[in-house]
Parts: sequence; structure tokens; C-alpha cells
Amino acid sequence: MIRARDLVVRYGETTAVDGVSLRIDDGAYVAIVGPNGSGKTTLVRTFNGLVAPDTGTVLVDDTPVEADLVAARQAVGMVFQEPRDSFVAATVGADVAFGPRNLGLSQTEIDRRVETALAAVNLDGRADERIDRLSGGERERVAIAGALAMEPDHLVLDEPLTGLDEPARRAVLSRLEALHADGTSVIVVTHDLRGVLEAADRVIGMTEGAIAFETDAEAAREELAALDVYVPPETAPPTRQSTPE
Ligand SMILES: Nc1ncnc2c1ncn2[C@@H]1O[C@H](COP(=O)(O)OP(=O)(O)OP(=O)(O)O)[C@@H](O)[C@H]1O
Repeated sequence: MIRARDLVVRYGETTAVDGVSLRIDDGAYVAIVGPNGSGKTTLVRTFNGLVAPDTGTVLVDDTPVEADLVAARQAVGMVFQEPRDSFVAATVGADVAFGPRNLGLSQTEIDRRVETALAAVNLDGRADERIDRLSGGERERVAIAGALAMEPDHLVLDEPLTGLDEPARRAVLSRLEALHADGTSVIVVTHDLRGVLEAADRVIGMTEGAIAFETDAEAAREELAALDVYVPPETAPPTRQSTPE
């Protein structure tokens, strides 16, 4: 469980997060939405200590993040806005292995984790491929696999759908739904709510660093319109069977 209490984060004169308290239960699927600059990225980066709050605390499984950064980073996996910038190796397998290797795990355990993580994003057997030859959607899925190889309880994705074409977007969403179904909690920061509203069990709307609303996805439609966030028409959620991979 992730719990934030009275979080404030400032960058100089700018207050990016202004008194946020929230709770994200294990196994949740939460969408965080809001206008540009409303503090979404800053907020989620406090969940594993990438950003330290000026005041307030974040607890991951009842331990303050700053008290055990290593534990927080293992429990809360983070997939960044531009995965292209976060790859550390040339090939898929080497990149996904990087995190587990840094944990000092045995080669057998690293291999197991890489294999499991690639399978979870439908990239089985692609470990030797070069990342720069992959499509945008495949690269996003490698980034997700990299986070999964740390076996996190929570997976935070910051704008995972930006720049993806329709089949790639549906493939990523489908993978997230499968992970959620397997018990990982999924926290998605996104402007693109197509397919997300249908899947999320909770939507948190932010404006000016604060939580403007927190509701289930159905009630979120009205709130989102008031926030001037584009609300897609209701569609059937992507399914594992019908989604192109
Ligand atoms: N490293 C930084 N240094 C200074 N100001 C920052 C920094 N990061 C964010 N900010 C400012 O903090 C505020 C919140 O930014 P943040 O990126 O958290 O919002 P966001 O809702 O994720 O925005 P976007 O949707 O554009 O990514 C903005 O005013 C932003 O300009």
C-alpha cells in the first residue's frame, strides 16, 4: 500500500504538489489525470523517493520512503515518460536484466526474472533484439518489462501511451490490464484516457498541485469535463483475446 500524507513539493517559487494525501491499495488500478503542470509527475515521483517532499510523508507498506529507499524502489516500479531516455543497454534482454543485476541476484534468478518480465509484456523470445530496431509500442513494453523485473507490488507509468499508434496503445493497455489481473497495482499518469477509464477502478484528478477529485471511473467523466480534460466516449475495454500484440 502507498500512503501519502500532507505532501508538499516545491521547486523554488513553484509549489508543484500542494498538500496531497492519498492511499493506493495493493492491487488497485488508478488513473491520475489533470492539466499540464498540475503536479502529476512530481506526485508519483515521491512514491519511490525520486522526488523528496518538502513536507509530509509517503509510506510504502507502512515504511516511510526515506527510511528505506531501496525497499521503496523495489516495491514501486517506475516507467518514465520518455522510455527512450531510460534504456541502459542495446538489447532487450540486457536492458531488462540491468535492475535485477544491480540487486546482486544470481544469474539463474536474473534469467528467470528477465524471462518472466518479457513474457508478461508479450515479448517472449525477443531478448537478443536491439532496442533501437523496435517500434514505439515495443519499446514501451521493454520499459515496462524492465520495471517488472524488479518484481514490484506497484507499477507507476508516466504517460505510457504518448506517441503510440492505436495497435501499440491497445497492446500496452492490454498488458497493464493483465498485470492488474495478476495482482500488481497499476498507477497510470495520462492525458489519454481512451481505454484507461474503462480499466481503472479509481480516477484521481489534479489541479494546481492538489487533488480536485477522487472517484470511480464512471463518476469521473463529469469531473473530467469540468477540469477541461478530454473525455473519450465509452468503448468496450481492450481484451487480451482481441488486442493485436
Ligand atoms: N525539476 C523542476 N524544476 C522546476 N520546476 C519544476 C520541475 N519539475 C516540475 N516543475 C514545475 O512543477 C509544476 C508541476 O509539474 P509536473 O511535471 O509535476 O506536472 P504534470 O501535471 O506532470 O505536468 P505535465 O502533464 O506537463 O507533465 C509545474 O509548474 C512545473 O513547471
